Amino acid sequence: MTTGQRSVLPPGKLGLPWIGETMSIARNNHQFYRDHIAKYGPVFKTRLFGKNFVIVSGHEAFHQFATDPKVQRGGTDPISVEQMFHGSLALIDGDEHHSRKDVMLHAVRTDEAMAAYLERMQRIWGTHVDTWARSGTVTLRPDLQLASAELTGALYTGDESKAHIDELNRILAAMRYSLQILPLPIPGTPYAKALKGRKRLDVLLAQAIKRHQDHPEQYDDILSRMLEEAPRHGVKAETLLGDVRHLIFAGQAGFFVPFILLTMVLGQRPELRDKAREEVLAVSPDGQITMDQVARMTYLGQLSKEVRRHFAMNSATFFGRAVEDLDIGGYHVPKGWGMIGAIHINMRNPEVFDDPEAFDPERFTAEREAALAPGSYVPHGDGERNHHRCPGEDMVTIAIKMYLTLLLRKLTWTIPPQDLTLTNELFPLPASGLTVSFTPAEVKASS
Ligand code: HEM
Repeated sequence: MTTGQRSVLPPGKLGLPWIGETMSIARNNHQFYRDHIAKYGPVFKTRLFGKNFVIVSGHEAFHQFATDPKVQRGGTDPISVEQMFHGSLALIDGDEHHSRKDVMLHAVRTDEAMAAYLERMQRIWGTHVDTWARSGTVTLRPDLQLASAELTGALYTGDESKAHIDELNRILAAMRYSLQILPLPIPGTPYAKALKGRKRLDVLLAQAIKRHQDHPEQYDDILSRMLEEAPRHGVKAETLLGDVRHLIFAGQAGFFVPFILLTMVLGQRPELRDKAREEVLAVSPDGQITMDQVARMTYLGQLSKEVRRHFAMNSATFFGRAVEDLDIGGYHVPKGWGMIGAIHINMRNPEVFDDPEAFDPERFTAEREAALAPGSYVPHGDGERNHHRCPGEDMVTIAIKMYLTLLLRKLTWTIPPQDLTLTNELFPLPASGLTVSFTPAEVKASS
């Protein structure tokens, strides 16, 4: 394109008035992005939920989408996202977003904060691993979902009673499901139940905030850190509820999904598991896992990165919109159109990742990772930390390393025959729920 010459709209079809291609994305969210990019190329147009959108992939265009001030959040998300993430900073932009994001990052990203949570993370996941050692054969999904709900009690609400954890677990599952169905709030439907659950979660969180405010000396967790940090950024405590709900929601699937997928892959690929175990036994053979040990587990870090690249977790970013006319990937986006970054498919680009369908942690050796262009590896989005990039990125890496350490110190495992087809869910997982046969690991005595 020469300077001053206006580029054209991207290829693609807008479909019927209002409905456009909404049914297609609702039927299979991940397939929608895959099929459209195969047909139209990395940047295409569509119409969803009554709005025109440009969908962006390809590392340069993705990076521009995430960093260009002409792309802002808010006003284009589907109703289900607006209702489940009501009051979350993911749906706003500008100074208020950045201040609230700074408050969040203080509680989930600093080393000091993370170090304070390690013992609780280890206690919860370690207890589950010990149970598996006794049971032998276990279906992991329900167990790991519960473990993530337990972590919510331990790191946010300060209530670890069984009744509270079970309630959190039910509400979070209903909310997750609501994002993959049509949002019909007819009484009795799964969507209506999810909305009711979200409102109940808000009551539980308001109570937790009050408890933390009344007795700050009793808590050292994510919520207490956010409440303490908020006034330094001019953020009012009452605006934290939507952000805390978002953290809790993301923090449940954000842990159990990569844990299940990695347990499956390491069960299928003993050579990767042996290499991981070697590192665990060299760096952290027993006792409390520390931040220093976590930093030294480089191979586990590679596994944690590849699981987020290889498997479809988030198909897309939250939805944005062009606040001015802009050009991206050689195409024009008119002011007011919606814009979406296509996350998963962007990381299956053969021009960036050799043999992208293969699970290969060697892609993330320090040298090879450093050679990746901005916008290439984007499981958590892209851009500045206090913009819309996921604040949980480092916490997920730490969590995966801890989970694998606890598992590999004690156990080895096989995956018996079962249906491992990945489900058509928001975050696809093996249809069987992943049944695993555990046996004690034979740890070679060091000479
Ligand atoms: C495998 C795990 C996870 C993945 C793949 C993931 C991915 C993402 C992605 C793609 C976004 C959207 C970025 C955008 O819209 O541009 C996001 C946003 C977000 N994530 Fe995560 N996430 C994970 C775990 C977590 C965890 C554990 C937490 C909480 C501790 C978390 C909290 C959030 C929040 C609060 C946002 C909204 C950020 C904003 O808009 O400023 N995520 N995440």
